[in-house]
Amino acid sequence: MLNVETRHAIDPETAKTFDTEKLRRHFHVGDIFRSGEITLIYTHYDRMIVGGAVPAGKDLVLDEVKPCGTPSVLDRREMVIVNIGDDGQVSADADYPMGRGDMLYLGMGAGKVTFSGGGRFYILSAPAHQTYPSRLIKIDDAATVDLGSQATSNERTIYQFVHPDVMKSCQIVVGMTKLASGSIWNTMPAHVHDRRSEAYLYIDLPEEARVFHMMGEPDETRHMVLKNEEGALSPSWSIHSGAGTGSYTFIWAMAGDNVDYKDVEMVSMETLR
Ligand SMILES: O=C[C@H](O)[C@@H](O)CC(=O)C(=O)O
Ligand SMILES: [Zn+2]
Repeated sequence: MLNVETRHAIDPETAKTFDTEKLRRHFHVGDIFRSGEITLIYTHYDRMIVGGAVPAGKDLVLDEVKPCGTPSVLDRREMVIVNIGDDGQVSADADYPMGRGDMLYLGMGAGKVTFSGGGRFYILSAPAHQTYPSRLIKIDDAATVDLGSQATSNERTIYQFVHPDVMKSCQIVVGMTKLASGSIWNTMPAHVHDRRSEAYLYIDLPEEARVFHMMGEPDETRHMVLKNEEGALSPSWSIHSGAGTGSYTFIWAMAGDNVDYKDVEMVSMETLR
């Protein structure tokens, strides 16, 4: 079964007026990992798709996605799949066995995508202009950046999987950030990047834990309270940062005008409101 929801792009003037319920309706990503189903959110933020597939022992096939307007989803798109569950397999242009934490890049034209096994697959996709080779990337293949410190509760390692230092993609850039034990803050100091939209998915949170995800223009911030396997859409004008009730991991993904991870505007603490 395939569920597809469309999210239109919201401008910052409108977002300012949102209460919690509206903020979540537009920016919250939840309930995408449904047993035996594929659930996609087609966003108008750089036309990024975020979603989940949980085959639960059966085969789940992703082929036509109506809002894309092509016979098959990868006809004019690239895709990144992250397994956040047990061992599973993804088949497209080849068969890819995937353990927990593995990422798979599928290039434009890789064909329909079949999910199987015990995996919980997080799906990301953006329009593509050429075919780059599909590739299974393990955490040991990722480029790493260590940031923050224990003293400021933001010690973390950024694992860049689909990133120019590791492999080529058209516009999608994806990685995973792991917080050191006792550290709770991600992406603080905060930043924005008008060239790219971003999506976050928080994982490795115990049942009772929550992340206060910060968003909004730097001088007009809002927050959403998220639990395990929930996430947030981050428009180009928004900060994307979070503080957890404990440490956690999150998967970040960007698409837009460039793939330059460092092309960000840092936000000074003075600017934050
Ligand atoms: O533009 C980059 C993305 O927001 C994230 O990679 C940031 C992040 O993982 C972090 O600072 O913890
Ligand atoms: Zn960012």
